[in-house]
Amino acid sequence: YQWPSPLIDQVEGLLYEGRGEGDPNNSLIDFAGKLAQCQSGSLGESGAAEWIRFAYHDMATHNIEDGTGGLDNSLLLELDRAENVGVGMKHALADLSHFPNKYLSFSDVTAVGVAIASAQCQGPIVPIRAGRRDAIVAGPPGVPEPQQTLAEHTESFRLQGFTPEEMIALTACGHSVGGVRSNDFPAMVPPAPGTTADNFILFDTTTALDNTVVLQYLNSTTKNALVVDKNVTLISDFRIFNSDGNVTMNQLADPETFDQTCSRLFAQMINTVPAGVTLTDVIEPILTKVDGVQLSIGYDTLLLSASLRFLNSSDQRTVKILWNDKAGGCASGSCFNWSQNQRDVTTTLASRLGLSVNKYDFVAPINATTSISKFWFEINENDGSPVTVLDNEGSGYVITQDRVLYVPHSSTATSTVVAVRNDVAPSRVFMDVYTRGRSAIVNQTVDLAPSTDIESRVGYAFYSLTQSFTGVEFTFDLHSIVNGTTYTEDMRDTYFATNSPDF
Ligand code: HEM
Repeated sequence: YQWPSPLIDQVEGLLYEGRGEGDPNNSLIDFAGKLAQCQSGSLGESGAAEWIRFAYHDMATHNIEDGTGGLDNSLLLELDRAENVGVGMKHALADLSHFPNKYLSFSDVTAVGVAIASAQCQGPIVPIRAGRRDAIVAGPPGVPEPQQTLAEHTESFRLQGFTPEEMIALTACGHSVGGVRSNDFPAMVPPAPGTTADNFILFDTTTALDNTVVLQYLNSTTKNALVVDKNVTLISDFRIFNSDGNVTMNQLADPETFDQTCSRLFAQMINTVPAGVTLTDVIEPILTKVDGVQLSIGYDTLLLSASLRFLNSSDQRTVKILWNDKAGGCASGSCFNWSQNQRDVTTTLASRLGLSVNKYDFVAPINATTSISKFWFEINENDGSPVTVLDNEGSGYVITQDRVLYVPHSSTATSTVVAVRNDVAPSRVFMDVYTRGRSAIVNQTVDLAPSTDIESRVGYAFYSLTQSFTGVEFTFDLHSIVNGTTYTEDMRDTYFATNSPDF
């Protein structure tokens, strides 16, 4: 692992790092924070259940015989099918769609969502791999529906890659959270008494992703509509759960077996991908990770923002950032700075792994003339142990160019400001934008024009754009063409935009 590794960095970040950090304005982009309460709605709706069902319906059309389908985001193109009915699908889509970007596919976000959902609901830890690719056309139908026969379900799960016992267990794991809605299945769940409002029958009496659904099925106290509904055509859980004479359900009555089985089968579910897609190794928490790197412009210097993240916290640790100028030394005589603050960004998943994830933030002034070529860190635990150098195995974190820079503190969600070195005028300054809509990812290229209201300073002229893209935030690659050479800032994120000119 080297800094930076965009795909791994991002998936790892969604798993182990919160992004809300207590700021309500960030709640839309705080992935784990969206499921802060496992069960949240007034009817007992569970965002976690919605995310898990969403993932299952996406993968359930996999066909092991020809290698098509799997967790590939084709669900986005199949939501109008009866087999994918449900307001929960729309909720999950709205939740998840803020997170894909140039490196992170929608289907990777969906996969991580299963791990977060399980962790937030006291369920098992689900290992995550990355590298899924999003389908651009719908696949054939085939998600199991309640009115189908046991034979049809067994064949459907076989095509998905599951044995008859795994069909029982995975269905029990999925149906340990959430329930059945009257709006979606009016034949099974009547509207709330005296109204036409949505009604909800939960699969079991606990919010947790635990084996209560199994125990209540075995001791006949279950209210699971897919077990006890009067219309026996629709009681598919009943047919599935007892299809092996309750052998599997009895095994799942042991909480540890339930957890281990659900962890394994959830992982198999999200790692079922179309033939030809290769997933990464399991993404483990990264010991020390650099994040939020942004070279930008201050009043009379460049400013380097970055944070260094640890998996354990310490009251006495001090962290220093050091850099080389463009010539490879330190001509200005001062090329280091201390961290400004430390913040706790631990997710539930991370804390369940015993981690205390925290970030040290830096905003270091950099001489604009001598600039910067790379940076690294020194860590002093102040406990008598030697100072450690974190330098990416010698190469440091390389800053590849300073010709075109995003200026987040002058930018907002609706306007982007960038700075361009003004020793040579660029022939073009433009962005390749990647916006996240609810149903589609939009790529477009837009040009920026010289700013009429920000004066040049420290050797940079300013360019700006008032944008009309939708979405809470978007990402973009920023380019300038100077004397025929293109300089690029890779994947900037409007998450950085603070609109705080008095930084
Ligand atoms: C034969 C197999 C299955 C059938 C017929 C089936 C059917 C259903 C039905 C009818 C609902 C109610 C949905 C609604 O009211 O919107 C539901 C909910 C749910 N299903 Fe399944 N299911 C099956 C297997 C699975 C599997 C394998 C998983 C995941 C591992 C899963 C996960 C869920 C979850 C989490 C919910 C709750 C959703 C919510 O509360 O919003 N299901 N299922």
